[in-house]
Amino acid sequence: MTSPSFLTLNLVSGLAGAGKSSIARASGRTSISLDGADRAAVSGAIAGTGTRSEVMLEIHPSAVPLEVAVAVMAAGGDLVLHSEAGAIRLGNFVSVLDASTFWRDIRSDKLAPEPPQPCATHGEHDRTVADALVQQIEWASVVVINKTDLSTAAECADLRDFVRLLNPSCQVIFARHGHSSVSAWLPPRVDMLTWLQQSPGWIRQLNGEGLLASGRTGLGYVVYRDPRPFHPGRLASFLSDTSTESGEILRSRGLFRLASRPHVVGSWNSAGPTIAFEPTSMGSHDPESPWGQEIAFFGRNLDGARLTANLDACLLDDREFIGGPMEWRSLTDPFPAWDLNQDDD
Ligand SMILES: Nc1nc2c(ncn2[C@@H]2O[C@H](COP(=O)(O)OP(=O)(O)OP(=O)(O)O)[C@@H](O)[C@H]2O)c(=O)[nH]1
Repeated sequence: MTSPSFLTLNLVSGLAGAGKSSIARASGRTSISLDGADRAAVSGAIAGTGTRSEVMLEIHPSAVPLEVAVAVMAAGGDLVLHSEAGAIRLGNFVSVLDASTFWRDIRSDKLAPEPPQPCATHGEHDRTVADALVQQIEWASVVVINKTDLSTAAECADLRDFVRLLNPSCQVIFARHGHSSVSAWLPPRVDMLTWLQQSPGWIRQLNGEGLLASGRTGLGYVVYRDPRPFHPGRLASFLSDTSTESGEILRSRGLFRLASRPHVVGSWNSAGPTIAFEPTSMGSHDPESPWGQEIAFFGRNLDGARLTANLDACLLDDREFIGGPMEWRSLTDPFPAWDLNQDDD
């Protein structure tokens, strides 16, 4: 009996010029660029891998690593037909960060580069550079902080601490021109997809894991919970206030409810200066669905008491709350309408 052979695909993400190719070269791995995130793009990219047992798939800066991984698994059947490897397996999810530009990029509201070809998983292109960066960190098993020669040791350590805040489970490696001074990547996990889905710091904070944050450079987190819904007008004023009295929020993620849309559980998602609200598919009365707010904030010099007080002021007060959902619906709501029938299209 012959032992099964595998083609291991490491998914590599990073903004343009972060050092993805340098890392492939330094580690002696073949690198293939993946222009889309759909099954056809994945099958096409892998068709030429020949007898190699491991390659690095460079995903587009605007693609979400986890979505690409799902496409890779879906394309797995086709790939077995095209490649000489016996089966496809996911390797590490590697995110490459440019230490010299990271803090500028995470604070940017610029759009990430347009994907070169439209495909289902990209949808309408509205991903910002900051959003791309946080997704790349949160869905990584290995984060390589590259171009350390262009930053001070303190800046590199600060970036490492921020990465650990957003993704406490990943392996963090420092590199120059893709060459790491420390260890090699840890071997990929067998249950990589399941494991990654529990990795992001915001999921772990909301699950109550209470992870310790580094206080050295002021990086930290605040978890906000309250069973009451937000008043839409007061929440909009809070979001438009650019003062940093309660610290600098660099990332926030969670679930929330607007009083004017009482039966929809909303997704709260901010990266750098940009925030996006979307409806979730969670049922209003599901035991898993929060009644009000469950949001994890990550940033620098966060003043938990002040941030909590500011958010409390956005909730319905006692008099408004007693009015009930019929009255709440008539509150002026400045946020864009949600398409609640997306899945029915
Ligand atoms: N100073 C410095 N330059 C680096 C380092 N790593 C890569 N570079 C340079 O940065 C540029 C981009 O590096 P690549 O490895 O091609 O980056 P990439 O992410 O593959 O770039 P794209 O494929 O264009 O997205 C090249 O000119 C590299 O020589 C590093 O650690 N330090």
